[in-house]
Amino acid sequence: MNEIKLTPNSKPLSGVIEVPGDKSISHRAVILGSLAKGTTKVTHFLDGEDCMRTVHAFQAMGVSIERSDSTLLIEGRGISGLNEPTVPLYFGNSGTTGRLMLGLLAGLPFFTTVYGDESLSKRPMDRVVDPLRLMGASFDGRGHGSYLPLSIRGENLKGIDYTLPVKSAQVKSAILLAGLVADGETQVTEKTNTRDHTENMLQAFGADIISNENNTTITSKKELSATDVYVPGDISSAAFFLVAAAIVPNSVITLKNVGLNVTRTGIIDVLTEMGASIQVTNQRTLSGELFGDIHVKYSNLHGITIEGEIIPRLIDEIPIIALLATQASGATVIRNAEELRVKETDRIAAVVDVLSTLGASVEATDDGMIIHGKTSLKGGAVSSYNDHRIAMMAAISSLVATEEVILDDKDCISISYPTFFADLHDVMS
Ligand SMILES: O=C(O)C1=C[C@@H](OP(=O)(O)O)[C@@H](O)[C@H](O)C1
Ligand SMILES: C=C(OP(=O)(O)O)C(=O)O
Repeated sequence: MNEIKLTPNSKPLSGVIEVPGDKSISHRAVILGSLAKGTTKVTHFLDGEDCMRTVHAFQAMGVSIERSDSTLLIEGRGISGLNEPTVPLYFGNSGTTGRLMLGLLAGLPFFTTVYGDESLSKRPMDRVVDPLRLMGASFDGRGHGSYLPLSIRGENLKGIDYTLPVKSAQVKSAILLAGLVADGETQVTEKTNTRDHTENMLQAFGADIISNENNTTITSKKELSATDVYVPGDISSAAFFLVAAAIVPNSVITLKNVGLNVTRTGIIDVLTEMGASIQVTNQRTLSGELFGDIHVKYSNLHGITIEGEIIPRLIDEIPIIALLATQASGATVIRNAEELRVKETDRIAAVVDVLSTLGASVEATDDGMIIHGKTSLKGGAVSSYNDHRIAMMAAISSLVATEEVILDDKDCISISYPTFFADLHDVMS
C-alpha cells in the first residue's frame, strides 16, 4: 500500500502520449506463442503485473520467454511440449490469466494446482469450470470447483456446442483454448458479442477456427505456427486520458497507436454521444487488430443512457465513464452492467463510494448506476479498493476536484498501467 496525495490541477492538459500495450492481447500473445512451434516475437507487450503472471505460468511449464522492455521472445514448445509444473501456479490478481489458463490446463496431460490473491480467490470460476466439465475436464476446489485455489487433472476433452450464459470473453476464450486440444469440433455462441482477440489471434497462429457474427467453431489442431505479434495500445488505459481531456477545460490530447477493435470501442461511442469532440485518424491493421490515433478536446457534455449491447464493449471503462458523467449535465444511466459486481472488487459499490466521497451525486442500482451532473467535485480521502481501475479513476478525478484527493494505494495501478503517473505528468506539464 502506497498512499498518494493528488493536488488540484488548474491547467489544461495537452500533448501526445502512447499508452502501453493492450492487456487482453498481451495475455493471448504469451499463451499462443508458448503453444506454437517456433519463435514468436511480441512487440509493445504490456509488462504490467497481470500479464507477467501469464508469462511466469508458462515459464513454470518449461517455456523460454525473454523480456527486454516491451519486447518478448517466446520459444514455443508446441501444443504437447509443455511440462507439468512442479509448483502451484500463482495468478495474482488476474482474472484473464485465471480463466484462460483453466481452459488450457483442462486438456493438457498433467496435474496442476493454481491459486490467486485475495480478490481473485473470490471471483467466480464456475463460469469456466462448468462448461469445461461438460467437455470432460476434471477440477477440484472450494464450492465444488467454483473458486481458486483449484486443482486440475488434465483429461482427454471432447468438443461441445455451448451458448454463453454470461457476457464474458474470458469464458469464451477458455472454451476455445480447450477446443484447441479437444476431440472434434467446439462451438461457442454468444448472445451479446464480447472482445474477439482470442479468435483473431488463433486465426493468425494458424488454428482451424471459423467465426461468424455470434458464434465461433474451432477444430482441434496438432500444431500452431509461431508468428510475430504487434500489440496495439490498450484502449482501456487510453480511456483515462480520453476522459481527462474531455472534462478538464481547454484540454487537447492525442493518443497514438490505440487498439480500435470494434468490440472494445464503446468508450469512443459514449464520448461522442455525450458531446465530446473526438476524432480517430491514421487507422491501420497489424496482427489482425485495428489501431490508430485518437484526438480529444474538452467539450460541454450531456448525460446519456448506456445499456444493452454496448456494455461488453466498455465494461472495464465504466468506472472512468462514471467520473465523466459527473461532469456532464443531466442524468447518465448505466444498466445491464451486473458483471461489474464480480470484477477485482464490486465496481458498482466502489465507484459509488469514491465519487460520493468527492461530492458527486451517484446512486447504485442492481446492475449499474445513475449519475446526476454536472457537479463540482471536492477533495477527500478515498480507497482504491486495491483495484487498478478504481485507483486510476480516483487519480483522474483529482484533475477536476477543488481540493486534494488522497488515494490510499497507488501501487495496484501497475496491474494494467505501470507508466500511468509518468503519462499523467507528461500531459500536465
Ligand atoms: O478476455 C479478456 O481479456 C477480458 C475480458 C473481460 O472480462 P470478462 O470476460 O469477465 O467480461 C474484461 O473485463 C477483462 O478485463 C479482460
Ligand atoms: C477486469 C479486469 O481484468 P481481469 O478480469 O483480467 O482481472 C480489468 O482489467 O479491468
